[in-house]
Amino acid sequence: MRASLIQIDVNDDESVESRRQRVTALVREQTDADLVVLPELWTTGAFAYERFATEAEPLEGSTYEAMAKAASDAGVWLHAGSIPERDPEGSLYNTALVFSPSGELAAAYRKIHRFGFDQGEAVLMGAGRELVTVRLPETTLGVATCYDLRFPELFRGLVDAGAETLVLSAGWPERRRAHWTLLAQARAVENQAFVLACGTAGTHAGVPQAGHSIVVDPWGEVLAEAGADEEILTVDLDPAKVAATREQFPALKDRLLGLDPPPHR
Ligand SMILES: O=C(O)CCC(=O)C(=O)O
Repeated sequence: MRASLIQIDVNDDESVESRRQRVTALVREQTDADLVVLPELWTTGAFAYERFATEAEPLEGSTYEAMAKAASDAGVWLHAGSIPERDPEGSLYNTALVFSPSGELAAAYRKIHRFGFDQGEAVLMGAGRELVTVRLPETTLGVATCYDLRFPELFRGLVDAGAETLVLSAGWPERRRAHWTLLAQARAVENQAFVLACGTAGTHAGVPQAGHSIVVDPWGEVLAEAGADEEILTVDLDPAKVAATREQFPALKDRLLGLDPPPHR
C-alpha cells in the first residue's frame, strides 16, 4: 500500500481559495498512491482563530467538493485533512473528511480533543464525540486530529474498533516538535499499528509549524520523515506487518481490563 502525506505550507499571505486550488492540483497528481493524507485545517491554518468563523463551511462546502473530485480524479483514498465545519445550527467543528476513490464521503470525524485550554479552538469549536474508523481494502484506518495525539485512550479505542493504521492530520507547532515525534512513535508501539501523521509547514497567525510529517511502523521504526518545508512524503507500507507484529509480540493480548480499584487505606 502506497501512502502520500502532503505537508502543505500554510502561510497567511496565500488566500484560502488559492491554497485550495493548489492543494487540489497536488492531490490530483498522486495517481500512484492508494492513500493520500492532508493536514489539519489547511485552508485557514490551525492557529488562525479569527478566520474560523469567517471561513467555516457547511460539511458539503467548497473544500468537500474540491476534495471529492480530486479523490476520484486521482483514484485514491483521500484523508482530506480537516475543515472548519459549520453545522446547520451554526456551531463550529474541526472536521476531518475521508473520501473513497470514487469521491464518496467515507467518513467525517469531528475532533474530540480541542486545543487551547480556555481559548482558541477550545472555545470556538464544539467537541466531537464519536470515534471514526474507515475500512480500506488493505487496512482499517483510525482517524484522529492533532491534539488528540496526546490522548492514548482515544487510540486504544480506535484499535478496539479494528484500526490498524492510525492517521493523524495536524497543524503542530515547531516549539513542541520533540513531543510530536515521540508521541507518534509511542502511539505506534503501544497500539502495534502504523501511524501516519501529516502536519503543515510555514508560519501562520505567528505560529511557526513543525513540519516533519512522519510515518511509523507497528514496531516503532520511523519509515519516513519530512523536513520543515512543503513536501510530499511517499512511503510503501506492508499492511500485513500489523498482524505479524501483534502475533510475534502479543502485548495487546496482555491488557488487564476491569482491574479492581486499589483498596482505601
Ligand atoms: O498538543 C500540541 O502541542 C499541539 C496541538 C495543536 O496544535 C492542535 O491541536 O491544534
